[in-house]
Amino acid sequence: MEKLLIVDDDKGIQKQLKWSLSDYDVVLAGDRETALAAVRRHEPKVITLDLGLPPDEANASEGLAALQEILTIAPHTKVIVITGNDDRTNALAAISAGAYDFYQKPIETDVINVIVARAFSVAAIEEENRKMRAVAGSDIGIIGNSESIERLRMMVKRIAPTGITALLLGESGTGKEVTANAVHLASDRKKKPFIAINCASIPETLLESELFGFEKGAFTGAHRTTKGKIECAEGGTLFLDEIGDMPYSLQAKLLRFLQEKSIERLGGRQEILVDVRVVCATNQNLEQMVADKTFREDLFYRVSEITLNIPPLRDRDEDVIILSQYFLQHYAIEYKRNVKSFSEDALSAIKSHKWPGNIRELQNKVKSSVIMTTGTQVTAIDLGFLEHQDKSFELSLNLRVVREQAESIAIQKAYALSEGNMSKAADLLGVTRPTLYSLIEKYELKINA
Ligand SMILES: Nc1ncnc2c1ncn2[C@@H]1O[C@H](COP(=O)(O)OP(=O)(O)OP(=O)(O)O)[C@@H](O)[C@H]1O
Repeated sequence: MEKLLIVDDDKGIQKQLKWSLSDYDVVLAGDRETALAAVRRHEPKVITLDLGLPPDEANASEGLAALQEILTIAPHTKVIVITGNDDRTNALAAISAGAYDFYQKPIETDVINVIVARAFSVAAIEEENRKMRAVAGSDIGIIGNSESIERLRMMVKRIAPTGITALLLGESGTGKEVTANAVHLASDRKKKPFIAINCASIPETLLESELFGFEKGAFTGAHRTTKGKIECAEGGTLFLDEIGDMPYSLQAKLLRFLQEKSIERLGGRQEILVDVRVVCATNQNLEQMVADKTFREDLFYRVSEITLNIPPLRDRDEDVIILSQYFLQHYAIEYKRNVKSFSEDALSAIKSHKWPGNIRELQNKVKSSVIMTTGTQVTAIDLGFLEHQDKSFELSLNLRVVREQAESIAIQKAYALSEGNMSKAADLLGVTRPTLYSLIEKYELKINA
């Protein structure tokens, strides 16, 4: 039941309103102070407020003061001001002070119910919109509302226009590339390319040509002159992921590029001027690598003009729900599924799960659940939180029951993992497609097969 605060000093009216608005969990207050305490304690989304409160029952000064204070501590609350039937002036003063609506006595049950219900639904829509705006995280794509992510977003926005070389530190899957891209999007380079290259995933021998490009005939197989990633990022941003894996032999060349803003293609003699902003990332201890002489000190200082730490997901619980909601919307659009939200049990399972630092586990779970669910809501089972299965599964000693339930879970899991592809799911389960269909029918699984 929704909490509704009724502020009125007249016990008779309190009673009448409470009775009329019996669909709500009503909290009563008779004066400004009690009303404010109730707002803090119960956080009602809707309040009815009589303007004639003690000690100024005959006028509206106390009611208007209460309105102002309520909106200061809870600005999104919908306050419906209740006035005497000839008190339009104060009603309008209350509206211009931020009240949502006004209602003139006498109380009519039908009418007040319509007004209050509409206030709750406007409050819910506005809340949803606020959440969506937070999910959109911003124009720069870093989702999250934890303090550390807010700080990261703020730093990204500050450094983006400066051209300073940032070093992003964080475990795998914590959002280093997302952050590098945010630096790009928040800069005036955003209309030019953002190019990411993972120094660890490209063999040492290829990395140089990949970055700097090559001239025709530079080596066997160099049939035509080819631009490297640096040139391709002209005007934009180059993200060098796993910079700690940059071979020592290439580090001097990279440093020259960073200092001189010019490059030479492999086999080339000509200096090519480039205008590229560089963002680097690593999860290695570069300072230790400098001490061990596996990373050049001059390069280290050049790439780490500013360092941004990206905290692992396990240290920012507040972001888990908002990221889940973001992924749900994202994959619902990508896979054209009419999935709108998480069920209550899904939300509590997400909240209580121990997430690792890497965001990908959360992302994959939400992705497969969006594909998996048959309704508009993702449930805990869709997310693969099997402990939310029917309790009889844990308790049953009947082997047939145990086997059937295990089979039905395995089918749902395979279906999720294969992203709804029945042939793949059948392969994973080691059965034929017709067998899979008959098992789905047998267990009455809600799968869009
Ligand atoms: N703050 C965030 N907002 C939205 N999506 C995020 C965020 N952080 C991470 N992700 C998502 O999580 C996944 C991993 O993020 P990303 O690739 O940026 O991490 P990474 O630290 O660069 O990983 P790796 O070290 O493995 O390269 C991506 O799919 C990304 O979209």
